[in-house]
Amino acid sequence: MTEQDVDGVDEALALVGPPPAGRAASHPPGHRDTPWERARATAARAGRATAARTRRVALGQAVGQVLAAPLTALTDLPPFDTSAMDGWAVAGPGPWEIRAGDSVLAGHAELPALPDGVAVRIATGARVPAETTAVIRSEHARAEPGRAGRPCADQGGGHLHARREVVPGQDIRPRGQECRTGDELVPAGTAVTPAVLGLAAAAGYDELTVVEPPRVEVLVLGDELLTSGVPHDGLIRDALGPMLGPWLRALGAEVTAVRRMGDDAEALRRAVTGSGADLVVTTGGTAAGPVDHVHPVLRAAGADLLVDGVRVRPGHPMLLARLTASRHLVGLPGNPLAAVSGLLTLAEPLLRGLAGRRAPEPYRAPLRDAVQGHPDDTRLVPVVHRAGRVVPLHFAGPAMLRGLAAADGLAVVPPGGARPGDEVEVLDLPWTAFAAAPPALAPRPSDTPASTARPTPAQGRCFT
Ligand SMILES: Nc1nc2c(c(=O)[nH]1)N[C@H]1C(S)=C(S)[C@@H](COP(=O)(O)OP(=O)(O)OC[C@H]3O[C@@H](n4cnc5c(N)ncnc54)[C@H](O)[C@@H]3O)O[C@H]1N2
Ligand code: MOO
Repeated sequence: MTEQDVDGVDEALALVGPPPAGRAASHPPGHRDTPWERARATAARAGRATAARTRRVALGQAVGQVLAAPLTALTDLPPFDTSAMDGWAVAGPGPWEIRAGDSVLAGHAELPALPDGVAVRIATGARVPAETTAVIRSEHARAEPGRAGRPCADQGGGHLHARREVVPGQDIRPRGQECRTGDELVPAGTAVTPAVLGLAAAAGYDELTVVEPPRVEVLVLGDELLTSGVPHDGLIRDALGPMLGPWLRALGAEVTAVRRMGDDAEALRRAVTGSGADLVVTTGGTAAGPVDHVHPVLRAAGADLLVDGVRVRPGHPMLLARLTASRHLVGLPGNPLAAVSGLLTLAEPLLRGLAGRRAPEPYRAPLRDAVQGHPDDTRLVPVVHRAGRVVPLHFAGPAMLRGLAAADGLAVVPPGGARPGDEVEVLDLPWTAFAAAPPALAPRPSDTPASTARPTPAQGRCFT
């Protein structure tokens, strides 16, 4: 690192030398140094191609999991014509004769059809009697007592007068307004949020079919790693063990173990081949140093290298291997920010596929400051969102976590770099709230009533 290079940029931009002798020859051509976008697509495809395990769980247990099947309505919603307001159900033109004693409450059995010229008291959420023309809110009606001595008009007959024009259908939520039985409410791959739970309950579900979270085992390699205390005598703290477990969980994985392995090729081979996890994540040992055992172990295990090196900085030695038809291994480089780069480039799309989750809509944001680029490789740079732009952070070298710890996401800087104002893709960190409105919730043109259409109370612009 140069004296000026406190951010680690020189190191992040370092060009790769020729591949170490003997390694390139052992892999088929075309696998090495995959472009960043293609590496992500390969990982996502590998995840999707692996059959997911599913299970049925009670609604209360489903939050945070992923729907294995579309949520289709088991009922019309509302299931019956419903009053949207407390007031009066009326039939035909007014004034209406108030039917003594009758009043319709939510949850009660259906009343007989309302004869023309009659009004009955009705509560919000109550089933509207057949032949009802409209519901009039209490504050928009005047009840005239029928006989002297009766305290309340609605208890003793009398007549109801509307204080304003009554539009047929007003304040009635028609059966099926939100959905019909069998309509798809949300697709498979949707994460079960509290809102999805509420919708599922409303639509008649007691249980949901969800994808079992993929099981992930983390193997932290390196004899130089301490698990406690301050670095000393050439030893450093393991920064990845504490970080990867919760990060992988945030990506929807069930982390079965985080094991510290040292630099022992045979122990690594046994751990990799003996693991029952859907995904083994290793850290360190991906390069070609004397104790970098990941490649030789994968060769010995007969693994198929789907991605072996990615044109991204930091993290270019990252790899993805298929161990068996249903088990994969992601090799993260040892430098901590390089490991995060590998996590987002390979592990995140793979896990998304394994967990049956849909890909988030990619989004771009303008850069506030210029970012120096690598001539050939993509760069992932920690950024924060500020006033609609993203600001690159300092201390973003491959071995540094200081920038990342303050970041909202990683900006994807194309080869050659980016200037202030250039729009770059941003990968949110799992704990960052959406900075941009999720496009899936933005209204589509077909959702918006045409400006020429006259809204009526029962359709179009609906406030009830
Ligand atoms: N001759 C070359 N050497 C290296 C190249 C290269 O292209 N040619 N690439 C460099 C890059 S870039 C990276 S990244 C690393 C990747 O190396 P490994 O994956 O083999 O990782 P290690 O050598 O085991 O460790 C690298 C570095 O990271 C520290 N480390 C490892 N694990 C942890 C941990 N759990 N917590 C904190 N720090 C960790 C380790 O002590 C090393 O300092 O290779 C370069 N070399
Ligand atoms: O710089 Mo390395 O790129 O740490 O992966």
